[in-house]
Amino acid sequence: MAAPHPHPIHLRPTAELAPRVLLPGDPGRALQLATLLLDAPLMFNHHRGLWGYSGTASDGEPLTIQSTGMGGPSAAIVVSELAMLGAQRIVRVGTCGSLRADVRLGALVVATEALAGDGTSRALGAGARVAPDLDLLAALRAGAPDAVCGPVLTTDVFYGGELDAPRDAVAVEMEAAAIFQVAARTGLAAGCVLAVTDELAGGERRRMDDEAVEAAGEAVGRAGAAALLAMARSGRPGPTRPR
Ligand SMILES: O=P(O)(O)O[C@H]1O[C@H](CO)[C@@H](O)[C@H]1O
Ligand SMILES: O=c1cc[nH]c(=O)[nH]1
Repeated sequence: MAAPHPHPIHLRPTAELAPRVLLPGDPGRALQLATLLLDAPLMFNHHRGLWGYSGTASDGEPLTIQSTGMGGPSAAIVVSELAMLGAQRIVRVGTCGSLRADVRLGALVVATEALAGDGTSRALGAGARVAPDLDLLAALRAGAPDAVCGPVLTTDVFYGGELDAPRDAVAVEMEAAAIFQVAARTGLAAGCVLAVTDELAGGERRRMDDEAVEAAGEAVGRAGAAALLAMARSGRPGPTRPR
């Protein structure tokens, strides 16, 4: 029987990892945000097309931006390996579909919890709802006062299938529950802020054009970075979860 692998198998770091990490799903958004938010970005990972970048944020401290790919299985691998490599705080900066008629295209959504409609978080022991780190949640709320705050449904399916959304779900996406659950298991502090790129409440999908998706990606990336920078200023040591 082979011994446990001592190094991450899927992330192959080619630069230093910062203790704080932004996690877009889309590798293209990782590049976009690295260009916007980092001085002197270096490629952190390109293995498996999971582009990641490390550089210096506006507070002079390191920040890594690492894509998770789409869906819980890929996101869980990336977060597990970031934990092995020494990450401490992570914020998913993603896109989502709004489930509420009053939450329109371009709105930001801060996840107060992830509703575990996915297989990955459940396979890793999640119950119906998975909590983020409470200090990161507070920092995300403070940094994005216009954001809608509420539960976000994580699902495995983008096309087809019936969405079995609890009544309080604000939006749907595909990684938050797995990210929160892996973070809870590995001692990371995790948060999640999303931009609404699709309206689903009417039963039909209404999606932004690509230019608007890029602008939404910038907005959500800036909100996530602001929270991580605020946490660094606060000097808070570690993860805080509900008991
Ligand atoms: O834009 P990202 O962060 O990838 O997030 C959302 O977009 C993808 C589906 O289009 C899924 O990954 C979903 O969670
Ligand atoms: O409808 C959507 C939009 C973005 N991401 C999703 O998972 N679903």
